[in-house]
Amino acid sequence: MILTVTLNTALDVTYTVDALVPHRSHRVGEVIERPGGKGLNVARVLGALGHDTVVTGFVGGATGAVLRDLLAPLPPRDALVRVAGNTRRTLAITDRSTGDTTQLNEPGPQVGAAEWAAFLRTYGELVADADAVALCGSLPPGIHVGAYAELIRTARAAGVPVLLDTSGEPLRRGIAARPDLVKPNTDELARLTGFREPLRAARDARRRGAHAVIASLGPEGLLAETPEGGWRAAPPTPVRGNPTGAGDSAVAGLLSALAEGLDWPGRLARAVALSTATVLAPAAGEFDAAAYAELLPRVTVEPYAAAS
Ligand SMILES: O=P(O)(O)OC[C@@]1(O)O[C@H](CO)[C@@H](O)[C@@H]1O
Repeated sequence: MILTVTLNTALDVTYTVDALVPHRSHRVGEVIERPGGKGLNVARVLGALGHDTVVTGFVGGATGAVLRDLLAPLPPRDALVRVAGNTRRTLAITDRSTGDTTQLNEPGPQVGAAEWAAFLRTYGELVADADAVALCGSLPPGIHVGAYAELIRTARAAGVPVLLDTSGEPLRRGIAARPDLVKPNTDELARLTGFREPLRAARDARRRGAHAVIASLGPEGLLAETPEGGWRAAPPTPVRGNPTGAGDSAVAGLLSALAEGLDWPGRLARAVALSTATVLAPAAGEFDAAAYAELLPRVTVEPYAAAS
């Protein structure tokens, strides 16, 4: 079983408008609502790939009830922990004229000490049965900034591989707890390390404690810096579309391929094909299955000299 953790779950709302113009009123063409937050997107893609997946994190209030209803018919199993506050919404606005997407993320509900303690109990039980754990997304208000570091230590003590996908101070603290894998984008890596050049930044992130670093290069694919070697993986051509959730699909690709025993080039090829096929789908947590099958054999994975 693969466990994904989304401490700040969200009801993801996607609007499509003809053209997004600040200070103007807009008629929304299409409205899509999905159970979201990064770990839920990862789990939905893992479920679509046929992997047994459990989601945990916090859910609450009227928005949380809608999220749970939308999640119920999908493959991931729901082990979300209840909070008194209302689950947040996130809004992705896709502009048809440019193809660009603008993202607005609410902060999320306040989480109290008793709710955090209840979550830690659930997490401890789930980790004991997990083959891998993914810790994903921002922290809701009230959760301490070292929360991911704490969850990484629990997974490591249980001997379960753990992937961290977050940003800012939770990433900095999390990396110091020595996760097996981190998947920052180039901006997050630059904020963490001070280096804009992705290879230099990825090597620095490894020195800070991450066992392996998979840097997302946006439409250009992924850069991997691991103890087994370094690779660049790229789609045959960059695609345009809604990139929301593309990174989550890359995480699902890496974890599913790890669980199936694929080597690094196989993991990276799957991650790039899935994230590219997600850009072609209208909402996060979904991918264009035909595009994925067509892209997978055409992803290029090139090694480069590993750091000494
Ligand atoms: O605020 P966070 O937790 O960093 O990101 C939340 C979020 O924008 O990320 C996903 C796309 O990766 C969306 O489904 C989701 O709502």
